[in-house]
Amino acid sequence: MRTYRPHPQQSGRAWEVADVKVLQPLLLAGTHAVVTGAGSGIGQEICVRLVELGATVTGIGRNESALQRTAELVGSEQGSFRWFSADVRDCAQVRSIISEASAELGIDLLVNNAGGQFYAEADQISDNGFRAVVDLNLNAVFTVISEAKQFLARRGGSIVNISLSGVERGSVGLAHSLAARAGVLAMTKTLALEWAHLGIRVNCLAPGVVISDSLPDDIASSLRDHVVPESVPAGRPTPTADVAEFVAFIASPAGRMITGQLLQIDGAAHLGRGLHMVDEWPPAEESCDESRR
Ligand SMILES: CCC/C=C/C(=O)SCCNC(=O)CCNC(=O)[C@H](O)C(C)(C)COP(=O)([O-])OP(=O)([O-])OC[C@H]1O[C@@H](n2cnc3c(N)ncnc32)[C@H](O)[C@@H]1OP(=O)([O-])[O-]
Ligand SMILES: NC(=O)C1=CN([C@@H]2O[C@H](COP(=O)(O)OP(=O)(O)OC[C@H]3O[C@@H](n4cnc5c(N)ncnc54)[C@H](OP(=O)(O)O)[C@@H]3O)[C@@H](O)[C@H]2O)C=CC1
Repeated sequence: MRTYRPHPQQSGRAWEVADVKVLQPLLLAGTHAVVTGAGSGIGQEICVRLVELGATVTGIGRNESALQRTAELVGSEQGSFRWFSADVRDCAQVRSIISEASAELGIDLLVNNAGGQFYAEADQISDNGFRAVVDLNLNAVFTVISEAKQFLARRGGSIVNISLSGVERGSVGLAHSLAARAGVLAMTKTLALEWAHLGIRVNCLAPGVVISDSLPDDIASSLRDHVVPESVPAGRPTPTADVAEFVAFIASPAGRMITGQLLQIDGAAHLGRGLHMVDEWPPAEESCDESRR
């Protein structure tokens, strides 16, 4: 197994503290963004950065205290943050929140970030387990987008769907999640075509491995110790700040011709062996032998 290490010049303090905040102050002043999964990890960082750039941000998630924490983290000098607690799989509730939050403001940026999955080989995933993950990562994204369309159309807004590196290829332990995200990618390209004349742009942003504070310790260790060195050619995880800055760039006037794209922020992980999330693969008792060929 090849192990990837970061280039020495990129693994020291200079890289760690590099400021990726390259966009102009108040770039997004006067805009309204809706972000799902706003209470932790990537979604929280996106909210903090959008507010810093002057946006009014509406965050949605299930955990009220997590959303309150995001509210405490955002600065108060530029834009503003308010939140609604909801399960994005509850179609009626999420539609009503989006309408209420956007009736006056419209929507300039919608970030479908709420998502996730458990890790299991396909034959360990029950019908209900498959449906639960597809409901969260695909069906809920459709509901949110379809409700938001009328508000995005007012000024020609942008949709960013947070996806997963390798969505076009496959990774062991992620059959349910990658099936859902491949669906989101197809929906992204289709809506980019259908809504281009309304000025609505639709893109997928696919991080590789992101080790945020919200991940359980065992998953964070497995990502840091195995998945990154074995599967990410750049040899390091994707910082949440990089994802947040790219979301803001796509939403900005400089992103006005970017639509229907899958942009992978992953240190070339999508060109590597796959972000395999099952430790032992193939299982010893099923390893390839000549009789199976
Ligand atoms: C490199 C990759 C990097 C990616 C990182 C990230 O995405 S970070 C983001 C990380 N953040 C997140 O992932 C957060 C969001 N994730 C979630 O909320 C959950 O993972 C969810 C999507 C399953 C939804 O949950 P829910 O409340 O709807 O689920 P529920 O409890 O009601 O169960 C439904 C079905 O799933 C079954 N099942 C569950 N676990 C396992 C398992 N390990 N094995 C097998 N099956 C499992 C369970 O048995 C049941 O089926 P059954 O028994 O009825 O046939
Ligand atoms: N971490 C990584 O390595 C990578 C992550 N991603 C994707 O990026 C996105 C953000 O992940 P990350 O920040 O790392 O992980 P988190 O677990 O911190 O973020 C997931 C967010 O989604 C919210 N969420 C989950 N289920 C629901 C639901 N049913 N209704 C409403 N909100 C929900 C959670 O909030 P709450 O529980 O309060 O509802 C949480 O804030 C996810 O789609 C993830 O799959 C993609 C590539 C890599």
